[in-house]
Amino acid sequence: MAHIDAGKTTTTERILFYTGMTHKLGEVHEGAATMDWMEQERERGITITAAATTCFWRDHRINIIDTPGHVDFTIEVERSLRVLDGAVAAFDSVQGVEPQSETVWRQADKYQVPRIAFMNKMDRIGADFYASVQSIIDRLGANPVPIQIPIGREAEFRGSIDLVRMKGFFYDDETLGAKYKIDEIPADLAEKANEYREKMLEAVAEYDDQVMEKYLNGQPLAEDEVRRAIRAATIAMKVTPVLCGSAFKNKGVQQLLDAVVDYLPSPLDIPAAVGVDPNSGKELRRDPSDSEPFAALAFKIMTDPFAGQLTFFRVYSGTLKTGTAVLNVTKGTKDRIGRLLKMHANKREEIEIVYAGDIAAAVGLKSATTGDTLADEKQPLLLEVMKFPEPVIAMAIEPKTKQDQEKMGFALQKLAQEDPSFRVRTDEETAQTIIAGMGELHLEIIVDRLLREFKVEANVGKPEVAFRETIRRKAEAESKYIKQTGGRGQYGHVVLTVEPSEAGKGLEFVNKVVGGAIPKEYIPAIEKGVKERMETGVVAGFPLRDVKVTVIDGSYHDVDSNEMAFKIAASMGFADACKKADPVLLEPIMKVEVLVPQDFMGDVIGNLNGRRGKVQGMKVRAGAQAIEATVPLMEMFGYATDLRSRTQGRATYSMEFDRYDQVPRQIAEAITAKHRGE
Ligand SMILES: Nc1nc2c(ncn2[C@@H]2O[C@H](COP(=O)(O)OP(=O)(O)OP(=O)(O)O)[C@@H](O)[C@H]2O)c(=O)[nH]1
Repeated sequence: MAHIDAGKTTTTERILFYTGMTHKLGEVHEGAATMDWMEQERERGITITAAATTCFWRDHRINIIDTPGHVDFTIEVERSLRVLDGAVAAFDSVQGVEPQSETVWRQADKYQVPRIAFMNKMDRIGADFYASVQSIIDRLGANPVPIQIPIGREAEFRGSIDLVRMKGFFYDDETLGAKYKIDEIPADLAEKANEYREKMLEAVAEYDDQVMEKYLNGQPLAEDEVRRAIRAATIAMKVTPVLCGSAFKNKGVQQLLDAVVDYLPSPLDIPAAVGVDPNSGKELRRDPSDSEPFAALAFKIMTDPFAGQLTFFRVYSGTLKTGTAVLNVTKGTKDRIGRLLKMHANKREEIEIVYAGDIAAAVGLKSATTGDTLADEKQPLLLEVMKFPEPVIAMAIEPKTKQDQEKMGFALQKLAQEDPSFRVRTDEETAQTIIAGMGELHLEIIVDRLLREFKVEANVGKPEVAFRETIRRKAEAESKYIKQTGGRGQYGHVVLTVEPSEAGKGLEFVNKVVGGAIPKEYIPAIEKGVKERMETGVVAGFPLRDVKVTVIDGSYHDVDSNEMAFKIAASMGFADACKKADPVLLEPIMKVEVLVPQDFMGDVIGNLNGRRGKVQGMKVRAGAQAIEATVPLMEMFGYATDLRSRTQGRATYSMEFDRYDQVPRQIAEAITAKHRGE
């Protein structure tokens, strides 16, 4: 995991090469990386989907997921961290910690994933191992502990000193780094190596009693003892061991693999998986053992041209054989496992059975979507659900021809099934199909895949910000839907209040009706009416979010009441109440970081201010100014071109979603008018 371009894919390519899984080095910038298999990835030299693969090192199986760095594909990082037991955080050692490294670091914290840091690109001009380690302390608040220090830097970078063995590793350029020499520590680095070994021991000794005792008594420590202490400290997430290298120049990757085996947890080292019994709601635990009942999490759905739909899953406990049935606990459906596949870099292997700790793909699980729990039908358990980010950008899409029209609906559904951060809906007023996602690049790739994989030609509108609506005070409304025109009529009567709820809550629905004023069986229909009405808002047709709805009273009619009548009454009452509750328009605000040479700083800040941006701070990084600001997403369209022309192409920027905030009145009025077609 890492910021864009830190070298995740290059490092993964080297890993596959040194572990014998591939026989040729594929370079990202030549569009030849094995892990970047999609056409779009190869053309752009970026990772878009997280590819899962398996390799072996020192008799250990390592499942690798190479994640994208671009924020538009953050869902891939999220789902990978949800199912992996350890992470390698890669950094560009010229830049140190970059904005997206912070984001993925926080994601790893959230899922409690132990990690090691790999200071990559030590060969680049300006590479600074020690400053980059310091940036982990300053910007991530973590506890990095170098277990290697570099030998040379930039063009002189030759390898590293292993502080556990106290030996130098010198990589051979002729064999693409496949061979390396282990030798004495160069004299000029002896003092530094001693200093850093001492720091390392001091940081990890306390995590192993024996090591602690020996360390305090000044007794010599065996290599294995030191490794044991580093492993314990890493798995407890108290320290992050730091290594260095240059994936591109073929240095340091084998030692990184050693560190993965030595210090990152095996499935047996992680705590039992926690879930709930879907029937009783009681908490259940499953140890990572083959003898426990089967429990797994589906984390990725992929449409494969050969096998059809693949469901990637991580097994937490038990085993699963082909031909047996499995319960999709989330959906409440049963599926038979047709085939099981183990994914390798460029081939797939049919397997008969999967064990606790495995990651594999199943063919033929029709109903599964990302985040579903798969379990033994007799002893089901529901694992914690994953949270998916809400899209911030939307655009209209229409098929070019009648033929395309039929295929488009199907294709968009397929793509949405693969990618939970991508949504499709139909605009009620214009009957247009609207696609929504995490950013311009995200939607651009979707449209491109539509054309290439599904052969659907489509015209797309201009990308627009996905606005939202919310309310700012409490209000009450009473609503009756009554029709009595002979025969069976309609009768629904609801009194409800709406009030703001915590951001991110979506809808909080409470039923406080007493004395059977509304029979219980109609309450779900009321909730449904509210939910559906939320999607079209009350200001300008955008989805309403973060409201608490309390049903307080109502009445019913013995003959005429039905679910439909209550649903309609609730929908109208909810809209009325919201209109009285000071409804406002919300817009996504982005956190933006611009890296710019000093000379252009004034102009860049002025331009950000003109875009309703607020500068939050400035830092010096890698010899340039890093300007941190928050800017409304709607003001960021066209920023890349603008920035390039203002700075002669010498500035770069990255941005990610920060929060939703109220749109200033005047702008809100303009947006509302436009969306009402005025
Ligand atoms: N000089 C130098 N360049 C490197 C090194 N590692 C990777 N690169 C280059 O940096 C660029 C980005 O590398 P990738 O491996 O695609 O980076 P990534 O982190 O996978 O990128 P995304 O998936 O797009 O986030 C490529 O042009 C690589 O050749 C390195 O150690 N030294």
